[in-house]
Amino acid sequence: MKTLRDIGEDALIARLLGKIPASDLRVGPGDDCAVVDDGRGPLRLLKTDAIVEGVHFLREAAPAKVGWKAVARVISDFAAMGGRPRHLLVTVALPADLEIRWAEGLYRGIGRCLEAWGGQLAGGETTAVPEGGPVMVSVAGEGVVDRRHCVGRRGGKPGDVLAVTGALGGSMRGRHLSFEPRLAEGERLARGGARAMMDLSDGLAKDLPRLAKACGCGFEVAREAIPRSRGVTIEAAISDGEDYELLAAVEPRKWDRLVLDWPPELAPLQAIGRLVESGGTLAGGWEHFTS
Ligand SMILES: Nc1ncnc2c1ncn2[C@@H]1O[C@H](COP(=O)(O)OP(=O)(O)OP(=O)(O)O)[C@@H](O)[C@H]1O
Ligand SMILES: Cc1ncc(C[n+]2csc(CCOP(=O)(O)O)c2C)c(N)n1
Ligand SMILES: [Mg+2]
Repeated sequence: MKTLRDIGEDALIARLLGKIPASDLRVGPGDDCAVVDDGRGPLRLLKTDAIVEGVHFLREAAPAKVGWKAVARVISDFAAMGGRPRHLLVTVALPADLEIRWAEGLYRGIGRCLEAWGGQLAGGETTAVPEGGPVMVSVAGEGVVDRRHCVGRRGGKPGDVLAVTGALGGSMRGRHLSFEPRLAEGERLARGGARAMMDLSDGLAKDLPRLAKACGCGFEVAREAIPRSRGVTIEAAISDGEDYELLAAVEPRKWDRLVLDWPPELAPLQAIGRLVESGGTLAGGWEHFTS
């Protein structure tokens, strides 16, 4: 009998969505956030994201860092649309033998992340997993984005400059628990010429082909131009995942001005290649069920 391991995460999601009537949302499944248009005012963004012990973190990790990560992942997806967070709902599924202090630490981290990046806790849900089972933290959020500057994954065109913020690779040395969502960078990119954007969670090797495919394009990458974390190989920078940096396709005539005006206090912006008509492969990256 075929299992999830045989098809992987993307094919599973496509099969599941095939069972559901298509939405008439401005942006439905397939982007970093869904986009709801109420007809006036800012657009509303919706996102949900879960982390699971043993998959995204270990119990030995500082619980406050786990809480930070759970919320920062959702905020990173708002950043990837050019938006910002507003309301969050947190669901925790915990085993009965978990130390109370661990759960409290988790919420300390959630609080710190909300304080740092904005957004309010609107509620949540607490449930159990069987004793010995993994901790799971799921965060659902609502955000907003200016309707003229909402950037999905689909708008890039051949010739667009592909650019990433920050440095890639080596996230397991600790950054996957303490990263800063690129909110200011996302807004700047959205206002400065990005036509397609996403956050990098599964590694450039998995995520860049997703962005290019959504745009109906191929891609070219200058591997040596990819900004790397200290001591990390090009292969690791492409493949490790959990960078939570932004990948954007920028309209070529807006690129020079964007770079010239890029505030020095933001994470650096680096061109790594271009969208092209077709083609392009990058090996590696993370895929649930097969990684
Ligand atoms: N079980 C599901 N049911 C409906 N839609 C789903 C499901 N899982 C994922 N999706 C949708 O598929 C798209 C890809 O999901 P995924 O979780 O990989 O988001 P992402 O933004 O690419 O990754 P990340 O959340 O790590 O940044 C999203 O638009 C998401 O809403
Ligand atoms: C214990 C442990 N093992 C492995 C990893 C690495 N890791 C887990 S999920 C993921 C991709 C993003 O996930 P998603 O697709 O759910 O956004 C990566 C790179 C980790 N952080 N902790
Ligand atoms: Mg994303």
